[in-house]
Order: sequence, then structure tokens, then C-alpha cells
Amino acid sequence: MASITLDTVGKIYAGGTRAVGDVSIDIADSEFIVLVGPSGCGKSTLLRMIAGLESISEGTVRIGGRVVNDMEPADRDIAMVFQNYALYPHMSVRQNLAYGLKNRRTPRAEIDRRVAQAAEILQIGPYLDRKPRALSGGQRQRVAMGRAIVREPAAFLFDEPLSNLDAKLRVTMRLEIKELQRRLRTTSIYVTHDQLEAMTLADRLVVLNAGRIEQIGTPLEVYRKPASTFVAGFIGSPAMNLISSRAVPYLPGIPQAATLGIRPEDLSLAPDGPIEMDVLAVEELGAQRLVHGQTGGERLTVAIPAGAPLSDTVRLACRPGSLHLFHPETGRRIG
Ligand SMILES: Nc1ncnc2c1ncn2[C@@H]1O[C@H](COP(=O)(O)OP(=O)(O)OP(=O)(O)O)[C@@H](O)[C@H]1O
Repeated sequence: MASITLDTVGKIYAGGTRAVGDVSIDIADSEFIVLVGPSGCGKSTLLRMIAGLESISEGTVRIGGRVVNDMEPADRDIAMVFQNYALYPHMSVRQNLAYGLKNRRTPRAEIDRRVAQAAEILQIGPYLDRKPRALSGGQRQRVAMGRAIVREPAAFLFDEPLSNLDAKLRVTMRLEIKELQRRLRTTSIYVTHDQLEAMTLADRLVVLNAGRIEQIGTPLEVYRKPASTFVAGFIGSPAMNLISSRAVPYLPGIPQAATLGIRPEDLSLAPDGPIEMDVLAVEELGAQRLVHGQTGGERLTVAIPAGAPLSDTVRLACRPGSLHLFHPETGRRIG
């Protein structure tokens, strides 16, 4: 286990593309950090710089207090789990698990002990003698995690490890990864563009936008107090409504010009509510119903319980204290 510290880290690729800039994060021992953001925001680049797979253009990366900027990946005491599993197809599961340890000249008995332990933790004991092609996607992903576990590294780095799995299996594996990390308490950095995965896995989220940190906080902090319209639009599903304050007639305490943030679940149907909305489309999700509409020329989505009667025009009320206010130009939170 180890702390990981990033101090004003930046990356400029050959050719001049700036992928990451001014990233500083203190990651505590045993912490589970999720780097989240849309495609191209630089999260993989940042992870690969920590892993040593990409050179660091600016700043310093420390793992367990040691500066690793010029250290080979193999010397950084980290283990990486990729989305394509990166298993050797011609080796059995057992050989895949043992391979990295053999290369490090770990004694045979120690290899056997660690492989048995990883197989037990991940429940892949019955498959140890199979080749990867004879495994399901979920089982392959477990083997990929097993390869990381047997190394007993100071940190795990996960690069979108679940993106090749179907929706149901993603949920199961998400829970397994969280449980595994709770049990092993290994410092973990996890990259994803999936906000739900980020919310459920992270001790703290780091939301990245165009290579820079928009916000760092616990999932609930980020959900309750998004620092900007960017974060507000990215975290939470369905996304927060972001509309001009001019689109709604009267809401107490709201400045003339601001961007209002209202979560769909904070709006409800109310006959005397202040907001009038023309209903454009309705989506039934089972327990919930999403009502999409228009008010004052702006789009609005409302999440209400299924079954509630609807007319073409509805009136809406906001849950008290649930409004978010952002600067109309910078998008930064102002209240
Ligand atoms: N080898 C490279 N050379 C030049 N530019 C690169 C290189 N790799 C990535 N980039 C650029 O750096 C930026 C960040 O890319 P990166 O892959 O880190 O983003 P990401 O958030 O992980 O995206 P995704 O979720 O799509 O993988 C992008 O603009 C990308 O085009």
C-alpha cells in the first residue's frame, strides 16, 4: 500500500497536443480514486503517466513518497488492469497468474501460495487449467484482476476495466472490484467515462475536463455541490437541467442573470407550481417516468413516479433548497 502524489502534472504529446495540465492530487494510502470525464479529457494519459507507460512532461509523480518520473514501469510497484484483459492466449489461467511472478524470480512455493489465494478471492479456482478463450468475459476480467492481485503491488491502476462487459455483468463486477479493494485495502486509481461506475466505486472522484481538474470530492459532495456546469451536466443520471434564470418567471432569491441547475428528481408536478412546462416526450423507466418538455424556450427533464397522470402542459415545483446557481459565462458555481 502506498500514497500517490501528483504535483502540477502535465503532458504535452510530441506535435504539441496538450493532453493534461496542472493536475495536483494527494491520494491517501488505501484510497480508491476514480478519474472520470468524457472521451478525450486526458484520463488515460494521466493514468499512463502514473504507470510509466507515458513520459511525464511537467510536474512530479510520487508513489509511496518516491519520485517515479524517471523510473521504469516495472520498478514502480504498481499493477495495471486493462479493458482488453491483456491475457496470454496460449497460457492457462494458472500460467497467466504466475507469469509476472516467475519473471521476477519469485520462489515456486510463494507463487503457488499467491495464485491459490487470488483464485480463492476471485472464485476462479475451477478455471485454473483452462485457456482464456474458454472463459466468459466476466471470468477473463477476474483473471486480469488476479494477475494484478498476485503481484501484491503498492497500487492498482484500472483503465476502463469493465467497458467490454455487458450492462448486467458490469454491475456485478463493479461490486466485486469495490469488495476486493475493501478487503485488500490497496490504493487504487480507476479510469472511467461512466459516471455511475465513478459514483459507486470512488472514495473520491476527480472530474477532468480538457486535461484539467474541474472538481475533486466524495461522490456525494460532487453530486450535491457540483463546482461547475460541466460537472453538473456530467455527474447524475439523468443529467441536471441547466437553464437560464430568464426562462422561468419567478423563483425567490435568484439573481437576474444566472444559469440555474435543477436535478430532474428535484422537480415534481404541482398544480400551483411556479414553472409551466409543455410536455414534448415521456419515457417510462418502470419505477420512474422521465418527462421531457420545454419552458421559456429551454429544455427541461423531470423525473416523477410512474403512473402519475399527465396533461400536455404541466406545472412544476422545485424541492426547497435544491436549486444550483452557476455564473452565466464562466459556468462556475455561485450558489
Ligand atoms: N499518443 C498521442 N499523441 C498525440 N495526442 C494524443 C496521444 N494520445 C492521446 N492524445 C490526445 O490527448 C488527449 C487526451 O487523450 P486520452 O486518451 O488521455 O483521453 P481519455 O480521457 O482517456 O479518452 P478516452 O476515454 O476516449 O480514452 C486527446 O485529445 C487525445 O487526442
